[in-house]
Amino acid sequence: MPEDVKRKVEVDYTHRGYIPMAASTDVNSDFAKVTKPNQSSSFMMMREDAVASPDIYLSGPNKWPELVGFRETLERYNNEMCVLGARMMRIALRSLGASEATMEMFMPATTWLRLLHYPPAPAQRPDDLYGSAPHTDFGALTFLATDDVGGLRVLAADGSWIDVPPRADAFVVNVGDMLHRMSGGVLRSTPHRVINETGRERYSCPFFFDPHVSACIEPLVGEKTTFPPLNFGTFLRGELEASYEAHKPDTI
Ligand SMILES: O=C(O)CCC(=O)C(=O)O
Ligand SMILES: [Fe+2]
Repeated sequence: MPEDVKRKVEVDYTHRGYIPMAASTDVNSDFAKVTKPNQSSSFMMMREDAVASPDIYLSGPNKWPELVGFRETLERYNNEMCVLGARMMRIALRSLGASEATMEMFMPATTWLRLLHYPPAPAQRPDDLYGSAPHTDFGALTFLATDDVGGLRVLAADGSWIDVPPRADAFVVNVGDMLHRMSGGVLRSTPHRVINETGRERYSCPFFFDPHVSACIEPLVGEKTTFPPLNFGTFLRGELEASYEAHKPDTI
């Protein structure tokens, strides 16, 4: 699809639509000094709300490109992933000894379905030029489907980056920062990054299942002092404003 057609549905403060190449820089990364923007372009679908309500951060309708069957296909995949996300979240919460009522934090959930394209990295790649710079996911659970190109690595406890070989029959499941906090640090939010050094185009499709923006995030059981209560919406706003031009207060 030509760039100018994609730009008709370019991402705005509701974070839905086309995210052009190099539109985000992970300046908040705790794992690397990141100055260069992520070398990817993508399409973002979030929860479908009738309107963008000023009282609910990141609410709004999705933005659809003029492409026959695109919306229907994504909506079908998204519906299935919302069901899977809720099931896995319930299991995670149960494993932490949290009450059933904790699930209310995810009603409705903040969901993000992203279709990502990473072009091949240049042959002379600067050390700090990433497809996706070292980061942790900021929500609760991520379900990542990728093609067979590879390039995803996770940070091991000893500081080395371990390759995550692609598998056609499985999702890579990541714990995000909010589930890390809710679990009191028992479930770790794993740092990861993408460098596409294969010379091939790489495609991936993460689905993020996160709390509602109004949720207060704190350890669900045990000692709470290490992770003071945090409002998910406020946290998200800080992250997105820091990383995306479309979220800077003077752009909105
Ligand atoms: O493309 C990938 O394999 C990872 C993407 C990712 O980490 C993210 O979107 O948060
Ligand atoms: Fe990620």
